[in-house]
Amino acid sequence: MQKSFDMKGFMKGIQDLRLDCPQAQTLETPEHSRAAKAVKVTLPGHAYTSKMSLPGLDLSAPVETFATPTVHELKEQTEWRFEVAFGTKVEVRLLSGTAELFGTELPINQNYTFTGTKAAIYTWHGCRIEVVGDCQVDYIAEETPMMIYANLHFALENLRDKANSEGRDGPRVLIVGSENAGKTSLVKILTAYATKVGRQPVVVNLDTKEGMLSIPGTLSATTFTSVIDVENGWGSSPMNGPSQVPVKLPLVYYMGLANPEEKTLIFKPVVTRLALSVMNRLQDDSEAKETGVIIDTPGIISQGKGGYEMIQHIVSEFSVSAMVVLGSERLYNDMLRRFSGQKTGAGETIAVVKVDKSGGCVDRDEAYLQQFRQSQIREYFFGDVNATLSPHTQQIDFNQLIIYKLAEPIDDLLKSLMPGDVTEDSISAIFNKVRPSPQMQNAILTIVNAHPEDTQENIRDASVMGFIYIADVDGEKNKLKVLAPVGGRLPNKAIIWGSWPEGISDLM
Ligand SMILES: Nc1ncnc2c1ncn2[C@@H]1O[C@H](COP(=O)(O)OP(=O)(O)OP(=O)(O)O)[C@@H](O)[C@H]1O
Repeated sequence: MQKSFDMKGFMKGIQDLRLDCPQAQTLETPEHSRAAKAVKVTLPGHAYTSKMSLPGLDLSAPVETFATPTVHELKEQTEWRFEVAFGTKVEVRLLSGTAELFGTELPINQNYTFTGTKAAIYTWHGCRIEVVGDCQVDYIAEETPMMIYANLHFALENLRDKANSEGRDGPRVLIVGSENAGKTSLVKILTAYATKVGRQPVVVNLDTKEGMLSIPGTLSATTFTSVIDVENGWGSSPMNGPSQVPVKLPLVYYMGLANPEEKTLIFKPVVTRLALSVMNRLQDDSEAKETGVIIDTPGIISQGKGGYEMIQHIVSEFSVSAMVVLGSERLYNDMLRRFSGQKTGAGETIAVVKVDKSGGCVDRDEAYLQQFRQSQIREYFFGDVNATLSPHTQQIDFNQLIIYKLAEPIDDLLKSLMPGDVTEDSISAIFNKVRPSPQMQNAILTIVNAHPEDTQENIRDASVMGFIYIADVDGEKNKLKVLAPVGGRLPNKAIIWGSWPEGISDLM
């Protein structure tokens, strides 16, 4: 699919919009006011079964009828926003024109099936899309910040060219903003636009609420050389299969917490470890070095003091050279005060820019987010509609596994009693070695690339090999029933039990 992408057409398409964006700091004003008329047309097709009364007989019998696809006609620079519940499927097909989902181009006449999705299909030049199935919400939006995002992409391209000509690394871009501000969506758009013009960005996910090519609870990085999966987004594991999207191999570290502020003793060193690997990768891979890095962050760190320290840490570890603030004026000013004009290790001046939040961003409630996490975990073990995996269950003796449980954060009372020069990090343990117990039932455990008796620091800093699910704990026989993505003996490695993602009771 990527091979058939028409790069010239894409460049021309975007240039036709007369973008001129010499520097990241001088982004163009969007042409938001463009009016667009949405026309809804319905067509017959697609069989489904429903109940109908038969006249005269007063019987109800299932009769085959036809679902009516809806055709939306989108004017140029508008988007169709839609939400599909978990357990419901909606099929979408591009009939004519050009369209993209978070920057990834949709080919004409290909069916995409969405479930548990909140997203938008945007068109630069106008298009017709056919939709089959019931969305929870759907509408056509005339005002979008896509022009600003495209300008941001071109500003980054300028920085990449400049860095290239000066023999430096491409820009390391940090995206910050409050929760649901659209950070991940913007990272996807910038990644998709970069790969469309032949770049290979290294994408870093520091948001443990949502996994990138991994399950939630992890931090990961991968080089994107091809398109992002339209239906699954980042995806929860690097799967081989009959997919149009080539497999991507991420580097994954485990944090086991939803909120990095809960335990800086984990988050900061793991960020440092990941940053080191990413910066080494840039030195080994000239294409990635030219393109640079795009970093997604958790919304919680954009909310104030403790979080700003995390931002500071990320900026210094990844040698961030451009910061994009999504939406919030206050955060933008705070970031300007802290970072604007500061120099990176390589002597570049850090640029701080603010871009508009999309009106399409949806506040996701806890119930939705929990279903989303569970679907990522399910996909990790069982695959998706395109690739079904066959995970294996096995019985294991308690003493075959060495398990480290993430130590609980110190409570506020104890914190308040600590003398000034003693920090939480300096007195608390990272892990406690534990024996399997009934509380472990339904938990997701993480196998890391470290010897089971290695130091706590080495275990924390080790990359992730994979995850297992504890389906049952038999305290009488001292046995665990374990689900693993592949068969065979579990490796003799350290295993971590974190508090995130939470256990799932009905995985099997
Ligand atoms: N233009 C849009 N139209 C429809 N839905 C959108 C649009 N942009 C973003 N969304 C959806 O809104 C939700 C929030 O967006 P996103 O995940 O990008 O925000 P975030 O800032 O990364 O959130 P968090 O801080 O929780 O990680 C997501 O479900 C996303 O798919």
